[in-house]
Amino acid sequence: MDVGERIQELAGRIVEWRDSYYRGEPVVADAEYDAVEDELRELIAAHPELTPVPNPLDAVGAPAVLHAPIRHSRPMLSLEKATKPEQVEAFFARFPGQPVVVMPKLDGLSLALVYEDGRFARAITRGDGTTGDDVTPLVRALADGVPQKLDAPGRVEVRGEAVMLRSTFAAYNEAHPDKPLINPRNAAAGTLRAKDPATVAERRLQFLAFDLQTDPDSTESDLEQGLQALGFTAADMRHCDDAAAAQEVITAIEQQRNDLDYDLDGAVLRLADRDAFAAAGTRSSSPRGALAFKFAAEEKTTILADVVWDVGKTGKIAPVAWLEPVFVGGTTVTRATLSNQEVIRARDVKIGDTVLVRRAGDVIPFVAGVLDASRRTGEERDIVPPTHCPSCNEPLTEQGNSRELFCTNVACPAQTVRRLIHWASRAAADIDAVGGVWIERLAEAGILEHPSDFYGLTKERLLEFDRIGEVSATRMIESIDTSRQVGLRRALIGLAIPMASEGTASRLCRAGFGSLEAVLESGVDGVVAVDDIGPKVAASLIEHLTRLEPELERLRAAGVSLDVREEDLPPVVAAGAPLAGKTVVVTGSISDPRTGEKVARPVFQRLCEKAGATIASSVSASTDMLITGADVGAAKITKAEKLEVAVVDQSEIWSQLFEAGVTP
Ligand SMILES: NC(=O)c1ccc[n+]([C@@H]2O[C@H](COP(=O)([O-])OP(=O)(O)OC[C@H]3O[C@@H](n4cnc5c(N)ncnc54)[C@H](O)[C@@H]3O)[C@@H](O)[C@H]2O)c1
Ligand SMILES: [Zn+2]
Repeated sequence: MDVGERIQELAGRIVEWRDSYYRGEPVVADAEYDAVEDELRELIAAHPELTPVPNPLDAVGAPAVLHAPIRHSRPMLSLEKATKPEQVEAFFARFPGQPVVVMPKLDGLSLALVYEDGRFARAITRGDGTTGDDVTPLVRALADGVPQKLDAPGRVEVRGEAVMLRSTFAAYNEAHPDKPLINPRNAAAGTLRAKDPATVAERRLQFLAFDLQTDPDSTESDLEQGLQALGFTAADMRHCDDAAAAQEVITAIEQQRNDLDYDLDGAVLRLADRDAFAAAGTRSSSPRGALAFKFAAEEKTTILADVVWDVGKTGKIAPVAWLEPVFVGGTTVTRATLSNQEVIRARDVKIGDTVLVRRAGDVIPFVAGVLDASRRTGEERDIVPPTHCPSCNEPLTEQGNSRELFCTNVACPAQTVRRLIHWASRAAADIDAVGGVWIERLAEAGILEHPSDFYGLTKERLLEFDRIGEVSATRMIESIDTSRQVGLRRALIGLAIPMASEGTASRLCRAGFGSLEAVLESGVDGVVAVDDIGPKVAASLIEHLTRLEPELERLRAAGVSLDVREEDLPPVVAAGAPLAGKTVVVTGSISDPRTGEKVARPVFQRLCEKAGATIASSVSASTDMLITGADVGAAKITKAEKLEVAVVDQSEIWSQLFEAGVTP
C-alpha cells in the first residue's frame, strides 16, 4: 500500500470510529483510536501534498445526529496534545511572562451553559464544534454544579465538563448488574442522550467549569477567580510561572489520579488570563492558548483467551479472564476479573472476544465489556459456569441476584490453601518468608491444614523437601516464629471471616476487647454494641468464631498471641496534648529529626493521636492542619491553601511531640 492509500484508509477509519464513538457505541478503546490519529498526523506532516480533503484532523467531534440543534456563539474545539516535557517548554516559550494554570483533563463530555441576565437559559453539547444539541431539561434535572441563577448581567457562557463521578458509576453498576455501564465517560454521554430525564434519574452528573465568557466584559480577568465568583465549581486549577513548575503539577495530578472521584485522561495547560487566552486565537480545531498533556491509558482492548474459575478463601468461585497480554494502567495485564455469572451475561462476553480491559490504580483489572460484537467470527465460545467445584468436585450453590457460585465444602483443598496464604499475608500474620508456592506444597503434603499448623513446623521437617537449603529453611522458621505476635486485630483479619473487614477488626480493638476469646464470649449482643458494627457482621463473626474455637485453642497452645496489641488500642493521650481537638492529615515522607531515620506514616499518625489529634486521610473543609514531610505533591498543598487549612512542617510537630514526651 502506498502512502496516499494509507492516508485515505486511516482518514476513513477515523471518521467511522468517531461516528460510532459519538453515538455512544465505541468500537475501539481511546488508546487505539489515538494511535490511528497519531499515525495520520505524522504521515500528513511528512507528505503535506497528500492531505485528505476533508481532513478529519481539522474537524471536531462528529456530525452528530442532533435532536435540537443550536449554533455555538464560538466554536467548541478540541485540544492540541502533548506527551513530552519539551512540548510543555515550547508552550511556555510561546507566551513569555504569561501566567498559566494547570488542571486535570476531565474525562466526560463538554457542555456550554448559557445564562441570560442571571438566569440559566440553556445547556448545549459540543456536537461537531459548530452546532450542538440542546440538552437543557436533562442538565436541569440531572447535573450538580449548574446554578439556576447567577449574579451577573447580560450574557454569560460557562463551558466545562459534565462527568459521572466514579462513586455514582460504581453505585449504578452495583444496582443494575443486568445493564452495567461501560465507563464513566460513556455513561455521562449516554445520560445526556436520553429522551426523558426520568429514565436516567440515578445517573447524576457533576459539572466542573473550565472556561468563561461574559458580555459585557466582567472586571475579573483571572479565569478561576471569575468562575468561583459566579458560584461554579471550577476544575482544580493551579497557577504556574514556568515549565518546570507546570511539569511538577502535571506529575502530581497523574499521581493523584487514583484518589479522585472522577476519571481524567491528562492535564490541561491554559493561559490563566481570560483576555490573553482569547487574544491567542485558534487553529483549525484547537485553541492556541491551551495544551493537553496525555497520561497513560487506563483502558485497552485485547483478546479474551480463556476463562478460569478460581476458588477463593471463603469458597466463592469467581471467573477470572485470561487475556492476551496488554499494557494498560502502567503494567502488563494478563488476568482480569469478570465478577460473576450475571455480569458475564449482562456484558455478553464470550471466549475469543475482543474485550475492553480497565485498570485504574489499585483496583483489580476487570473486563468492562465487549466493544464491537460485529467483529465476531463465529469461533467464539460461551463462558460456561461450572456446576461442581474445580478443586474438590462438590456441587456448587448459587447465591444472590448476581448468582455468585460457592463451594460450601469446608474441607475443600483449594479453599484450605487460600486461607493459609491469607493467614500468612502482610495484613495478617505476615509470614513473609513462606510464599504461596511453599504453602501449596506443604498443604499438598498434608502438613499444613490450619493456620496453627505453621507453628508446628520445624527446620528438619522443611529440609526433607526438595530444593530447599539450610538458609531458607531457617528464615522460614524465624518468620513463622515472629508471627506469633500477630495479636487480636491481625489474627481476626487472618481468619478470613465472611463480612468481617479490616475495619471491623480495628473497631473491636478500640472498643476495648482484649482478646479473640473475649470477642467470642461477648456474643452477638456484645459485638453489635460496638459503633459501626451491624447485626449481620456480628452474627457472622460469632458464628465463625464458634466454629473456629478449637483452632483458637490450638493457636494459643502454639504460643500465638490473640490478645490486643498496644498499637491497636485507643491512644492514651499525653498530658498537655499539644494537638488536642485538631483534625490532621499527614502527607509526604516523615523522618525522626534526631536520627534522620524514616518513620512509617502509621507510626507517626499514632504519635499525633497520642498528642490528642484525630487523623483524617485527606484534606477537607473540616481539617485543621496538613502536616507535611519531605517530597509533598503540589496538589495537596494547593487544596489545603484553598480550604484555608494550616500547612505545618513536620519539624514543628516533632518539637511539640518531644516536649509532650511523645516519642516513637
Ligand atoms: N474510542 C474511539 O473510537 C474514539 C473516537 C473518537 C474520539 N475518541 C476519544 O475522544 C477524545 C478526543 O476527542 P476530543 O477532540 O473531543 O477531545 P480532546 O482530547 O481534544 O480534548 C478536548 C476536550 O477535553 C475536554 N476537557 C476536559 N477537561 C478539560 C479542561 N480542564 N480544559 C479544557 N478542556 C477539557 C473538553 O470537553 C474538550 O472538548 C480522545 O480521548 C479520543 O481518544 C475515541
Ligand atoms: Zn471445593
